[in-house]
Amino acid sequence: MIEVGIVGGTGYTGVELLRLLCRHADVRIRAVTSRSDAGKRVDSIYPNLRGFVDVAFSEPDVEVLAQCDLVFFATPNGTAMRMAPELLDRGVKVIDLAADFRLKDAAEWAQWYGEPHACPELLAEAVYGLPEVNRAAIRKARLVANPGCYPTAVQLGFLPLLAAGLIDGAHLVADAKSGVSGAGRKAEVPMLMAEAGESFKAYGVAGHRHLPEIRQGLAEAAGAAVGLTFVPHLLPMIRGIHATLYSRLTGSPGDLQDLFERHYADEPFVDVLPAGSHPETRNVRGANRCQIAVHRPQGGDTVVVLSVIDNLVKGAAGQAVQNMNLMCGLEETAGLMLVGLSP
Ligand SMILES: NC(=O)C1=CN([C@@H]2O[C@H](COP(=O)(O)OP(=O)(O)OC[C@H]3O[C@@H](n4cnc5c(N)ncnc54)[C@H](OP(=O)(O)O)[C@@H]3O)[C@@H](O)[C@H]2O)C=CC1
Ligand SMILES: CC(=O)N[C@@H](CCC(=O)OP(=O)(O)O)C(=O)O
Repeated sequence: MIEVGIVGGTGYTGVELLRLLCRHADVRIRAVTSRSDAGKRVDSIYPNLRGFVDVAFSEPDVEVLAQCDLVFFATPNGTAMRMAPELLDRGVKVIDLAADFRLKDAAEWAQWYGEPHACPELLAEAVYGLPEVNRAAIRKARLVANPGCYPTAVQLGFLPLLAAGLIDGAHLVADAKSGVSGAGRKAEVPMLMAEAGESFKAYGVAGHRHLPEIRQGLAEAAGAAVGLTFVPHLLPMIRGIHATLYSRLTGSPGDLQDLFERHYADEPFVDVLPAGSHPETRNVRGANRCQIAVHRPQGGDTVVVLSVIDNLVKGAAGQAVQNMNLMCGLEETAGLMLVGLSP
């Protein structure tokens, strides 16, 4: 049995971790933290977990967390980097769902996250937890940086094309849309139903903090720096990300459908849809799955890739459980063979 702790168990990704882990045959949930709800039973805040999770929220105490085999941080950026070093020293594996360990360059991290990194010495060791790229390294890792939600959808869509050297990496465009749960559970006026409902807008056009993360991953796949325009949008729905990705072919590409199908043939959580498909966010709701379709409109030199995920599952908690399975020598798919909800 793997004993796990969750720091930030009242947030949306924290409760999604609880939903997945409480039915995982190899896991015991030992500690779940919340500073504001410490002392309350988890199922008193989330009644959907009644009969499945029998613990109370506690304060985030390193002494308690150090008794776990693995700790998930489902906390705001800048939290895990203050606790992870001590947990790692005490032999605990760490998966951070936030961005503290995603960027390799501490100066770039400080630029985008607005404070100096608290433990830059760990950035080289941290493994970027996108299993479709880094599976072997994740298996050996003690510190995994779980990717952001937009970066998961965007990278999985562009990777086959960049790895095959078929597109102009200097001019990539990612037009991405997220549901409001992407912003977390904290109260914020722009996320009120009366503000976000029946409306649709872009944000972060000048520069979103996922830009350097996506660029870093795509550059690794391309073997050279990439140029990316990334524009996120807020959709009036709760879960889901839809990324529409545009790139320019540099030569004769052959059969793109076949390329994508072969690239992801052995991936349990990436589903390349039949030619001509238009993936929908609702078909991956609740599932640890990315559905992808590749198009070449009018046979021209622009490739359009459509990529959808549930931001809370393949974009956060599900991917974190996938990483935990790999780090702990379990079957990668354990606890994750979830079918999306319909409708
Ligand atoms: N929502 C999403 O779709 C995705 C989110 N992420 C990332 O995952 C992380 C969590 O996101 P999300 O669940 O949406 O966030 P929420 O705002 O919903 O929840 C944050 C949680 O962290 C706890 N917390 C806040 N500050 C601290 C602190 N200083 N120390 C310890 N615990 C703290 C909160 O509880 P309390 O204050 O009571 O302690 C709460 O349980 C974020 O970094 C987010 O960017 C990544 C991918 C997707
Ligand atoms: C809709 C919405 O607000 N989405 C969030 C993405 C949150 C996220 O998952 O990003 P990190 O894990 O990198 O913090 C945003 O754009 O900030």
